[in-house]
Amino acid sequence: MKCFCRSDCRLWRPGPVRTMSSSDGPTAPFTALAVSRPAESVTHVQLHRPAKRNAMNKAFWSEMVECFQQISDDQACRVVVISGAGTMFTAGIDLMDMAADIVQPEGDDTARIAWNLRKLIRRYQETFSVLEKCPKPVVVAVHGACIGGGVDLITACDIRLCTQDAWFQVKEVDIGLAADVGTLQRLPKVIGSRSLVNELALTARKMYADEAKSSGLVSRVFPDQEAMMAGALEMAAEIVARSPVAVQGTKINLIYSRDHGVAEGLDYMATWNMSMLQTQDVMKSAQAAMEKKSPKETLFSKL
Ligand SMILES: CCC/C=C/C=C/C(=O)SCCNC(=O)CCNC(=O)[C@H](O)C(C)(C)COP(=O)(O)OP(=O)(O)OC[C@H]1O[C@@H](n2cnc3c(N)ncnc32)[C@H](O)[C@@H]1OP(=O)(O)O
Repeated sequence: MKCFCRSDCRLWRPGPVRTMSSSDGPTAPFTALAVSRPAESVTHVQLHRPAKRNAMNKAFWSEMVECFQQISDDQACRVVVISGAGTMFTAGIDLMDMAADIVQPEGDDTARIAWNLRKLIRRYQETFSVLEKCPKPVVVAVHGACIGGGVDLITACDIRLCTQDAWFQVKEVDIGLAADVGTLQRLPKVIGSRSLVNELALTARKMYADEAKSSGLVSRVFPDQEAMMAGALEMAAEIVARSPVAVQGTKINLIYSRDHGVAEGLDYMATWNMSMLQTQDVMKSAQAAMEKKSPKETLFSKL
């Protein structure tokens, strides 16, 4: 199977799910995810149930949280790439594995059932909120279908790429649900047109790659998966080359500004940088720029 980046890399290739040593990133024995380190400081998290079209089963919902909590604390990781194994990105929630939780929630009476259901939904929401809480940028690479929970997932990522054959579907209304794990909150902040968001969420119509690009859901469309993964890793290398203090501060402040007014955002930024401007990375980066060196030639301490 082809490698999507440098010849000396250790990129994941389709095969059995691997667990990694601590220097390679998250270590849990994941069953729904495959985690690898394809290049220095890059963690690749792959949705890995190809025979089930990467449908999001119970294991998936908790493994994502565990995986991204580990990545957040992993100084050897500066950027994450997410992709899907097999013929598509994901078929969304696993309708077989998850049905009991949603359709027959536990509890002795209405209040207790409702209470338990609320806790459950909050827990499922965390599965994608961890992507935003992770200070390392998350690039998601979508090929084929991205259905239901897949849209919840990608809207919590920082950069979205797709292949020409990709399509996106806010499918929840088709299965009698109002999407409840992020799409309705984040998609309107990703796509400029409120009307388009409403149309997609209310009709569950498929949106194909060209419209995803023109509407701003993705920033780049690649001819195929191989080109997309090479592009994702190139982009990851650009991010890795920059100061982690600058990169992580940028992600955190971009998300803060999305959720707050300009004045509050500026205030938060000033408070942020009153510490972070004191980093040695500013002097190192400025010196490299003066010497017309590429950021790739500058070494930054781990963060
Ligand atoms: C509180 C939590 C909130 C979260 C909410 C999230 C909601 C959602 O995600 S709504 C969307 C739910 N998903 C769907 O409705 C998609 C259903 N699947 C399909 O339409 C097709 O399978 C698909 C177009 C994705 C792929 O078609 P293809 O012909 O390529 O494959 P199939 O032969 O249909 O499927 C292959 C095997 O995968 C299993 N599978 C596919 N999707 C799911 C799924 N969502 N859940 C469980 N299993 C799925 C399918 O049963 C086949 O398995 P097997 O028969 O054992 O080979």
